[in-house]
Amino acid sequence: MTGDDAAPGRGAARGGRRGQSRPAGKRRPVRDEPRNTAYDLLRAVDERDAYANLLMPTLLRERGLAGRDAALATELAYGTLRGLGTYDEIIAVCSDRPPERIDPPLLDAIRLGVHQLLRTRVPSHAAVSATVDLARLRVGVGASKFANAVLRKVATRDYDRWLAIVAPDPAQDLIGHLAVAHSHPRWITSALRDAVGGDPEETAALLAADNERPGVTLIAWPGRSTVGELVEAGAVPARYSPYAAYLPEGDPGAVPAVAEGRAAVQDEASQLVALALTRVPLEGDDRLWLDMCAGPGGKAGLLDALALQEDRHLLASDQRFHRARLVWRATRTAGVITADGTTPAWRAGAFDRVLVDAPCTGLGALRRRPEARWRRDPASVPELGDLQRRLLGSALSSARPGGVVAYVTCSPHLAETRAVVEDVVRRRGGAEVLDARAFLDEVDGLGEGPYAQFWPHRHGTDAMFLALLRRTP
Ligand SMILES: C[S@@+](CC[C@H](N)C(=O)[O-])C[C@H]1O[C@@H](n2cnc3c(N)ncnc32)[C@H](O)[C@@H]1O
Repeated sequence: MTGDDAAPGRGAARGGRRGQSRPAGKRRPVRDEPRNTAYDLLRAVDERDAYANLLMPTLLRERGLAGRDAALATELAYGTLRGLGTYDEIIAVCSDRPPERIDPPLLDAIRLGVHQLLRTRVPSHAAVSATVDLARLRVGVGASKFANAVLRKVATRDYDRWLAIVAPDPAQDLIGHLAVAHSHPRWITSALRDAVGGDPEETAALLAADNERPGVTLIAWPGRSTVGELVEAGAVPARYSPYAAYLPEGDPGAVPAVAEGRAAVQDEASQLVALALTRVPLEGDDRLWLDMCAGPGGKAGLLDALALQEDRHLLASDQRFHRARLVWRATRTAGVITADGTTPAWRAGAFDRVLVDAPCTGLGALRRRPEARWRRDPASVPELGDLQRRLLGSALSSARPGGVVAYVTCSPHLAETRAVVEDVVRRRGGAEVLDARAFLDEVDGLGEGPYAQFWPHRHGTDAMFLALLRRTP
């Protein structure tokens, strides 16, 4: 981040009366709009379960924040949300009460201060004074004194020194160490460690990648725009997908092809899993494709464009009406319906290719949703697992014998990936698992197969999982 020591300094000068300096400690608190906005986002996430990435653009627009101020507000809010697991451990050491006994509005102000102190280039005095002012204006005088006392203690060490104090010894408690050092809940750390195959260094690399801001990847929908056109608008061709380009800076909405609805923002792994489904050779007919959990329409957009080029037809379905409406907007020629995939509204065996992009924990996209890791409940894994099994079973029934099904999750959790596929194949039968990696030749490091697992730390994509199954008679 750029480091914004100017705003508090400027504000502090404005706060004093001309020609008079106030006695130390009697300074009038300064309202700093980027920090105030970051704070409002944290409160909305806590109080109203707001989604940070959806609310932030609205807050910035309402407050007229742009450029450096908008970047600062976003970085402070997202960085604080990602890091708060580690920050709370540090606050616990620096406070006379545990974080869970600190009033939540005050705790959020302190977390924002800790983030500035330990993870940005904001000078310590500016980080402390801006947070104390924020606490005073938004919470109260007593709260600001408490924040001041805690932050002065936090400021005595840098981030690495604090980690050496608060993170458990890895030799005694590896998961606890990684969880605190990379600010992830323990259960997610453990699940991700299992999913990468147990290697501590690779687990650490994955957790660190979750804390990075993801770049913007665009898709040029085939037949409607080209990667060359995106490159002309400032993007660079992507590593893997023939339809992708990375946008290093700027608003994707300002790219003409995106503004005209001929291209869109889409993670590269999302493009590749849909593409892999279309690459599996079929004997006999290849006319009808189904996207069974299509909303909001990212993968359906690509399948629809490919289907049109190859004279196929796509039916895209989602259980929720408003999600199906988004699919309708993302596609041109696909039929779009609202239907529960577990009780199909179509004839069994009707489709040559079926995509089931199942509802999941989203543990593969933690980089995109800064607060998501704290919201997910481990109890959701078995609940989702049941639905995932029913959807995959139904997808297999929807494919004709010899047809192919892609089972996709945006989670690498083994209980949502391998376990689901292996259970369904064992119990239901009538399916052969293909080596998905064979249809993604351009990508290395997808795992030992037969599945394909993308990773943020290896591929720079979301941790998307793909299984390809052929329906047997
Ligand atoms: C992971 S999202 C799909 C993302 C989408 N394929 C894309 O690329 O944009 C899962 C979707 O499944 C839908 N869903 C949940 N339960 C369903 C069910 N029983 N039948 C059909 N769709 C369902 C959700 O509404 C959600 O839109």
